[in-house]
Amino acid sequence: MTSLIVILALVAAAAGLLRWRRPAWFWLTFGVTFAVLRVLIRYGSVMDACGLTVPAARWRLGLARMTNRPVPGPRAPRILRVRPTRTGLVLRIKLRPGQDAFDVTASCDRLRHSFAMYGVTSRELRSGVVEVRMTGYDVLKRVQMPALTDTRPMRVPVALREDGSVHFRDYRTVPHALTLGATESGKSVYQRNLVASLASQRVALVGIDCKQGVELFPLARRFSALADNPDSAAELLEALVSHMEDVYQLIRAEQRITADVPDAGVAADIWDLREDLRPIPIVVLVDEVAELALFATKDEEKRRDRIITALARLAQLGRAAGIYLEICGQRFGSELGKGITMLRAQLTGRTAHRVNDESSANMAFGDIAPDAVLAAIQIPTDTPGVAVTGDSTGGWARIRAPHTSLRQAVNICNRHADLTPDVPALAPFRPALGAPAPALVPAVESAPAAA
Ligand SMILES: Nc1ncnc2c1ncn2[C@@H]1O[C@H](COP(=O)(O)OP(=O)(O)OP(=O)(O)O)[C@@H](O)[C@H]1O
Repeated sequence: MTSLIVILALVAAAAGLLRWRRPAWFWLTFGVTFAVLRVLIRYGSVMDACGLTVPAARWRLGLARMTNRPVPGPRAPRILRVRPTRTGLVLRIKLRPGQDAFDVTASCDRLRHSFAMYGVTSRELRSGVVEVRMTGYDVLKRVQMPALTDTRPMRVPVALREDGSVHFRDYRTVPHALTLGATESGKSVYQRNLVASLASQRVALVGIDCKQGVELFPLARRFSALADNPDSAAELLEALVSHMEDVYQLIRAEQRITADVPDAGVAADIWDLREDLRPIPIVVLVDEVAELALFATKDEEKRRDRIITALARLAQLGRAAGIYLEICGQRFGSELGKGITMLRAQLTGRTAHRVNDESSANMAFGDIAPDAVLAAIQIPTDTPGVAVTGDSTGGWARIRAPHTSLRQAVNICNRHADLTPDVPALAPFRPALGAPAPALVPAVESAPAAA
């Protein structure tokens, strides 16, 4: 009883000392400082316990023997830099001779327990230098993006990674991407975040929303072209292909290759053109892609072939013309017919939200990062928005986009409506803006009213 009273008194004294009602930033700074100190104080012993030390160099042992000093102990990787972050800290360490980056990666779980952190990940920065990222709590539970991110043209933040870093969608390095996920897994919210992040950039947004336009049409003010059914999607994609051919002609005309033009002056894509000549880059967002590939009649089959051919041509040739594909769906495999796997092979960026079976995860990662397949099927149903993302380098990470409601995305798109460019080739598909059409009341009484 006495000890309980003493503990309560101590807690009360500490609370009074620290004045319990401090702002959130105070507790955040306090927590991060505490975590940094804990890691630095325990660094040597933890690295030793995790098998990440090497014996002292022979010359040190010899010197100690000659000078009659204590024998030097094992040596842990040298800390090059400690950077506290909002979610934990980042250590940059220099490996000792005989160690490799895989040793650190293999010990991440042990380091996590020893340093009492929520998550520890590592990656090799260059030969002998490894970055160890530690997070103090589950950053994917309630995603809060940092206020300032390194946004650049055609590179936008879309989600947070589990190591606390920001996940960017960089169209210049990964031009086309595929996002898969079961129903209610968070694909639309991910795509909404993408639109909201791109809205403030100099880019034309083109949308094909096979859910009758419910996801993308509310964002119409920031879209240069929209299609809500497979017929208009086929025409829109063909218009994009002819726009792409025009852009190629422009690049060709600007190359002006003669014997005396230096190499640096030869344009190979729109980014090499002078700014006043450069066509606007276009991001094409396709929601529920499988709807475009399904058919029941001969005519629908012809339309499907036109759509898949146009998409495959855009995926193959679009990058240089500044046309980038962002394809979203529940499944995207060979069962959707010919041309699908060829198209999928062109989609470098892969993101899989929760999937119901291994074959769906394989459609995203089977051909690029087999480890990620297991991670994708382990995503629990109660965390919509959590996804596994990878690219053709074989690396992957768990991410979650911030929860952006449709209203928030609409507000952002409306705010940037003046940035919506006119692309003459896509003029027939420009969404008509005006008073909303009266909602159709469904015949079935129990059905919900149209959105
Ligand atoms: N990042 C997120 N954080 C929190 N909740 C999320 C997140 N992403 C999605 N959700 C929630 O999960 C639910 C389903 O999301 P969403 O509509 O994006 O799924 P979907 O995969 O597009 O589903 P469907 O294929 O049926 O349209 C929504 O209620 C949404 O609020």
